[in-house]
Amino acid sequence: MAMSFGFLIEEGSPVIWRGLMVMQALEKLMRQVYWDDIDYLIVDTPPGTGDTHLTLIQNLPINGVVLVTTPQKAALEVTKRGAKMYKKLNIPIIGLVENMSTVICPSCSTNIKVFGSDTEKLVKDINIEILESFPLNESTAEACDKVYKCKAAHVQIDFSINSLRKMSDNRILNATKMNGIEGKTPFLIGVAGGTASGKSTVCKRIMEKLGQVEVDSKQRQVVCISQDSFYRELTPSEIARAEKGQFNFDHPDAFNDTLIKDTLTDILAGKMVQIPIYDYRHHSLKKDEVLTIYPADVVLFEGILVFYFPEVRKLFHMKLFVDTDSDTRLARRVPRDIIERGRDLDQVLNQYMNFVKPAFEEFCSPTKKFADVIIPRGADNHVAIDLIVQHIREILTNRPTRNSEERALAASKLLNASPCQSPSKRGLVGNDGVFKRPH
Ligand SMILES: Nc1ncnc2c1ncn2[C@@H]1O[C@H](COP(=O)(O)OP(=O)(O)O)[C@@H](O)[C@H]1O
Ligand SMILES: O=c1ccn([C@@H]2O[C@H](COP(=O)(O)O)[C@@H](O)[C@H]2O)c(=O)[nH]1
Repeated sequence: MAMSFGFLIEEGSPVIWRGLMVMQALEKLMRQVYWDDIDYLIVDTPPGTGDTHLTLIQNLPINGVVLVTTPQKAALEVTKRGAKMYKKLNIPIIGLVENMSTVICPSCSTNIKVFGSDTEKLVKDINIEILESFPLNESTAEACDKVYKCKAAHVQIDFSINSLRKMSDNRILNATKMNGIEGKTPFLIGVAGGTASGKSTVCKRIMEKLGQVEVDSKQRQVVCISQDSFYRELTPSEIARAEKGQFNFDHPDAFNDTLIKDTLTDILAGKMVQIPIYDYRHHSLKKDEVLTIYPADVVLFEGILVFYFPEVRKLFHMKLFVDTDSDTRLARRVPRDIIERGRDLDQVLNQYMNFVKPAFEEFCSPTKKFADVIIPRGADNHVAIDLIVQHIREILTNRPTRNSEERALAASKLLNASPCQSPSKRGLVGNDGVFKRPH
């Protein structure tokens, strides 16, 4: 498949765009083209180190970059600058393709180096290899000029397939690394807060803004898991008490914290996991039903006591606390429990006064101090959510360079920063749709 903005404009008409429009066009090409189930996505970029390259790096999981240059000094200079930029941003360079390396004399077949041999010096300097060298060839030039839409494409495809074959021997294309990041170790975000504070809604908004809701569960870059899946099995007498609203579901003992720790540890190891599904109406885990969580880049784990257990708490790379006032939470919980969880009003209020409120004060509220970022008003706090989404996008491109403390610091800096960002940053926030993970 091939797609270009050139296909969408009238033949011969110029494209007169400012940088921001180029970036919008790129967004459309990345997210609004039906790419089907492709093995490789090759993006042909302009030379240099401009907004186009940065937009791509910030928005796509990139296995690696192929540099293409002619051997002229000016072209090599631009290529060198590009190579340095990719290295700085941790994008692996697969290698370099040299075009017009030589000219073959049609009468005596002598191979003439018209532009010198500085390409070899460049690849040595930046420590990469030359993947292919193509002579300036009459038939290629002719194909490009005359029948570029079919024959040149044919030449290009031959070249690409040969190079891809070579590259597939190359460990960069086979690696799980994206933008130089180990793709299978997710960034784990804990989301705590009182009952009905809006934890699930905040996670949902984050997923929506990252375009993850519509994505098939196997392909999601960001997934969300609820701590409620880890309520422990109750004994028959505990179930009887629960049915009368007399069981304390807000106490840490109600959870299987060992299973939480083991599951999150497996997730961090890049494994696929299966988690139980909780049935609030029957206060029990659904029999013979589990939810499969496929490896993702970012995992959100939300629940009232996700920061309570020290062994679990230390697994998070970033901790968010949704801080919504108690009256609002109670006003939300009452209809939710009656409509969605099959309770009656008395039961909800008794449970709230006897267990939910005291347990919140004793076990949940004190964990706010562990949070890196506190989100007042939950999902209504669009600024905080946009900043978190922006931070997650940065994580997707910058993971290897940061440890957990630096990330937390970056997150809090981000939330203290002015929401006014550079146009390119502003363009990133709120963009729907994220590319499929190629592994
Ligand atoms: N900002 C909000 N405005 C109005 N209703 C909300 C808001 N956030 C959450 N809710 C509603 O409150 C209830 C509890 O929200 P939820 O996100 O499930 O909280 P939690 O996951 O913290 O228990 C849900 O019915 C949800 O639709
Ligand atoms: O069987 C159950 C299990 C849990 N609860 C209540 O649920 C909340 C936690 O879920 P949130 O979505 O964070 O509100 C907790 O306060 C428990 O009291 C329940 O009532 N019955």
